[in-house]
Amino acid sequence: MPKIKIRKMKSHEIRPNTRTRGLSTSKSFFRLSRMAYFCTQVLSTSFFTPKPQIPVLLNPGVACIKSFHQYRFLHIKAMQDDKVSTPTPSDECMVRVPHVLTVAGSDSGAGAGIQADLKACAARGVYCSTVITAVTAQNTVGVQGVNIVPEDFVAEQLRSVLSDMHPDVVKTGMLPSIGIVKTLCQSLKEFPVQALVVDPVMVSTSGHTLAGPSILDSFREELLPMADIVTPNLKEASALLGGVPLETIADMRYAAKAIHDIGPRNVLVKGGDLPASVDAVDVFYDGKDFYEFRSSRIMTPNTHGTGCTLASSVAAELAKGSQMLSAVKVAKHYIEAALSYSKNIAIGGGRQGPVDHLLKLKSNVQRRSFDPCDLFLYAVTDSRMNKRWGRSIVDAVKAAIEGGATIIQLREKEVETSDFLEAAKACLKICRVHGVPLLINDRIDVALASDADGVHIGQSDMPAHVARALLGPDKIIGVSCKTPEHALQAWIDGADYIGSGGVYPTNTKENNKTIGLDGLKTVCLSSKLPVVAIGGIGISNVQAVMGLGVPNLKGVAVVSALFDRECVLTETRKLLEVLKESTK
Ligand SMILES: Cc1ncc(COP(=O)(O)OP(=O)(O)O)c(N)n1
Ligand SMILES: Cc1ncsc1CCOP(=O)(O)O
Ligand SMILES: [Mg+2]
Repeated sequence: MPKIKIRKMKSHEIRPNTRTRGLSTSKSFFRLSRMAYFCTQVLSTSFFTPKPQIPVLLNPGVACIKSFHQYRFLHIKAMQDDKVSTPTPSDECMVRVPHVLTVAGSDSGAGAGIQADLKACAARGVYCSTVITAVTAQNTVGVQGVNIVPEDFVAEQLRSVLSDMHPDVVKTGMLPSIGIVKTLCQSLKEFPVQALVVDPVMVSTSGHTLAGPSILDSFREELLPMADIVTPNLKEASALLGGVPLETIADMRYAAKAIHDIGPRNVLVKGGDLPASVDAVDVFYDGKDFYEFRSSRIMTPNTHGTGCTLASSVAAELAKGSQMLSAVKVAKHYIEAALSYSKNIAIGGGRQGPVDHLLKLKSNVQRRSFDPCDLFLYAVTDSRMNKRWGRSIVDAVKAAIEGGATIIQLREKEVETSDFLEAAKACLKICRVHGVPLLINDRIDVALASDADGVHIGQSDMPAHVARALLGPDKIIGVSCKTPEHALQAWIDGADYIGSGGVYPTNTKENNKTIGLDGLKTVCLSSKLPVVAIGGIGISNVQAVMGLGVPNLKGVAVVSALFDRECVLTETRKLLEVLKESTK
């Protein structure tokens, strides 16, 4: 079988129609690049900054790489060689995958513990290695037995993984003895990692003690001060604080702050067991601000493993390079989706079944997650304008990307659904090749059918929380906001960014109230989400907009200044230059 070798290529090295070494036509290039893209979808690899390299196992003879963060293009070299050579660290076909090490107990029922961590990391597209601290015999009825792994053998497992495989993030679960806690802390000092996620497992959901009160002191004195985040449920938070009752959201805030004082950099107190609450509310505290994560309670008996799964997904997002708050947010979306998919599965005869980590959870996790910098030069198409200038949507999108647009939105108000879908699919191919996200305006159905990267919705479109439920945790959702109240709601609803405007009067959108620079500034200052400005923006005023200098304002969204012009490529390039100048 021929071996296909792919190397990272810098954007200046290639244009879409360029012939590539080893391939005779640009058609072959695209065929192979699509194949390579498919391979990269199969592999769970990171879009983030390449780190030290480890081997990736592939179908025989096929090696792929994906790193759209720094290198936007794939360059494929077909090699007429049917021997499969063992990849070495210097081999250019290697790619570093984000890696979580879980230090936890095995759950024979596989809903929680090591097994949950493995599945959650796999579902989130991250490699997971394991250090087993205890072997439990458990099922949906309860815990029938616990066998603690000797401390020195936990130490040996830790050394094996940490000294060789260099995980990005360590996540802890069941730590059943003081000696194991101490061993872990010692190992982390010897082999530091980027982040430590501590799920202070103490009692199983069936009520069995997994780490006794004697462990609490070593948690407080040694482990928590090293943690980047600790994720107790109400019982665990109460135990960490000497048994204080926690019954309200105000109590959870108090607990989050008090646990933060022990030393972890962030605290997520999970309120799933809060007696008085209809919604599931978790409280996050980063030492400065409190955030409440609220979601409607999913009525299912299949909740065994939610704690482990949430902590592992936070770890997975951190390993991919996310900031803490967005890691928690994405992990919450994931666990909600997993719980909702778990609703009706029947496994075991006990009262509590396992969370369904993977089954039916159809999400495109390999794609790079949303980066607010994507909003820098946001090109929004308009079919009337493109028609007027005699070009197709696809040609318009190609030109905008070539000119430097960092994200594309198809805003096609007058196109038939079937034509819209075809255009979306065609644009998506181009966007994927260039690592540029593609969003669909208004039409969640078209976004779903085309597998676009997300949607942009307005105040009179489908509510963002409904869009989030339909699209799942990985798609990008943008919401139009004219006021701080809109912006707050968008954040609560699970949006990723907001579009704010019209900043200046525009002919593109009828009856659209103009908010001016002052209105934009007010929204930006209040928003917890990144903001893109829209409405009447072009070369003449982009400096005034970006000159507001508010940190949340990440870029400008533009329709007519790019598409109501003869040459989209030239206009995009010109606007990009001015935009860059204005943010220097
Ligand atoms: C980036 C961005 N911001 C705002 C809008 C406007 O969306 P909406 O308010 O839904 O109005 P329509 O675009 O649907 O007319 C947008 N499209 N993009
Ligand atoms: C879609 C939209 N939402 C608020 S203003 C606007 C139109 C922006 O178009 P233009 O960039 O041509 O002013
Ligand atoms: Mg709309």
